[in-house]
Amino acid sequence: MASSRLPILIALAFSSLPFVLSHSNREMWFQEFFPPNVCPINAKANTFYGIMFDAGSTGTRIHIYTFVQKSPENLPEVEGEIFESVKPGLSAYADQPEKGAETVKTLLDMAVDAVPPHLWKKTPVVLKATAGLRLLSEEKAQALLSEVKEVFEESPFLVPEDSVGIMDGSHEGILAWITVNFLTGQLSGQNQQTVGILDLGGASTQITFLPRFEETLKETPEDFLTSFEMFNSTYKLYTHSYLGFGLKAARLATLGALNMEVVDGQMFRSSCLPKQLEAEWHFGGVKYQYGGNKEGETGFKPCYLEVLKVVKGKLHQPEEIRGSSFYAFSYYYDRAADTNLIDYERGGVLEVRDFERKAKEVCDNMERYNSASPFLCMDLTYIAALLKEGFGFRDNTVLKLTKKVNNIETSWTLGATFYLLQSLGMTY
Ligand SMILES: O=c1[nH]cnc2c1ncn2[C@@H]1O[C@H](COP(=O)(O)OP(=O)(O)O)[C@@H](O)[C@H]1O
Ligand SMILES: [Ca+2]
Repeated sequence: MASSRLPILIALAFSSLPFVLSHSNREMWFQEFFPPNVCPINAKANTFYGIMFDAGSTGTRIHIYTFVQKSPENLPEVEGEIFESVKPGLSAYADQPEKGAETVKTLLDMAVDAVPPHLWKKTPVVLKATAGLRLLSEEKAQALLSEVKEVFEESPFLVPEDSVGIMDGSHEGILAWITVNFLTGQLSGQNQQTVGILDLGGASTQITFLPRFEETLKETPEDFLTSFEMFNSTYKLYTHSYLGFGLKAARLATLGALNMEVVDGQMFRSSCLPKQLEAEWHFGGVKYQYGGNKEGETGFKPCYLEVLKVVKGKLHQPEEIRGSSFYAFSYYYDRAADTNLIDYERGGVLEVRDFERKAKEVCDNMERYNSASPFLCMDLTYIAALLKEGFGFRDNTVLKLTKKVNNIETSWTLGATFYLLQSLGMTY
């Protein structure tokens, strides 16, 4: 279990609901007069919990947050987080919704153990699905969600209205931006230097930042901008979620298999895969057969050209980001860690060109990497192309790769939990 104490007093408002957050390290004046075990601050009466499920395209995760309300005037602190995940994601159970909901039940049982029984009724539980369910038919997605809702209703927790649903792509980016900038202390004080974020999921990818130049606001399509208020200031965020541009969806797009009616026995080939490879892959409940270019070319150059077709001219390129640095997580982190570009536990700082250098190394020596995933060359090449040709980053744009800040996962789920608690009137 991860634990950290993060004083919060943040104010933000979006989606028409006002919401406030901020940081402060002030101790309560009376702490000095009481021994720790009788200090009113330590009374457990002011502890409460929030349960947020992230139903991602490749896995389902539970985040159980512990908050402490030190005084009625202050907003709660994040005291800790319990995190667990299962694979595959809900969308893999498109034809067996009950079985999908069972995976949620297994995770929810952890919360039954983690939350003290007298607080069960006051602890909200919510599940937000992302791109995996967005790609399913409405009927299949709804069947899964209604089975999950039943699991929630049979649990001892507080089940708010709209507790189970598909999250809007723009919220995914905004909520992750809130999490990262809150955890790094950028949402308080005078010299706020907020950081932009890049999230690369299985089926979609998000980019979110606070534009500094008037020019950026003018050049950006209106649906890429969302306003919210914080500390009496209004922030206008640039955010967009590209459906079908997550790492796994991009594999299918590169193979020419995305959104195809797959015929049994059909083989999808790519120069990004080991020459002799022939295998099967299940994604979103569909079976794909794929393999290397047995007779044709293999390696970085032809692979980059294949991947380029997937990204070139498909994404909006805000000029301003070329010179900024970004926090990057999810598959950016995983593939960088898999190839020793960063330390798996501590993360690290990279430049965009490092992904391209590593892609060349892996693609031009596939036999040396054959114990790793057969998609390693394709994945790294896609990441390099997405950053350079998709978003338009420079070779020397700096990326901070991180999994956790102050022991809390850098996921949209913390931002979403703040939002939930505020809407339930559990925070100020
Ligand atoms: O809370 C988290 N902690 C660590 N990694 C996470 C968390 N949530 C998502 N990920 C990462 O997200 C990636 C998978 O994306 P996901 O399954 O969420 O697809 P989607 O966002 O397209 O629906 C993986 O790299 C996985 O490690
Ligand atoms: Ca995700």
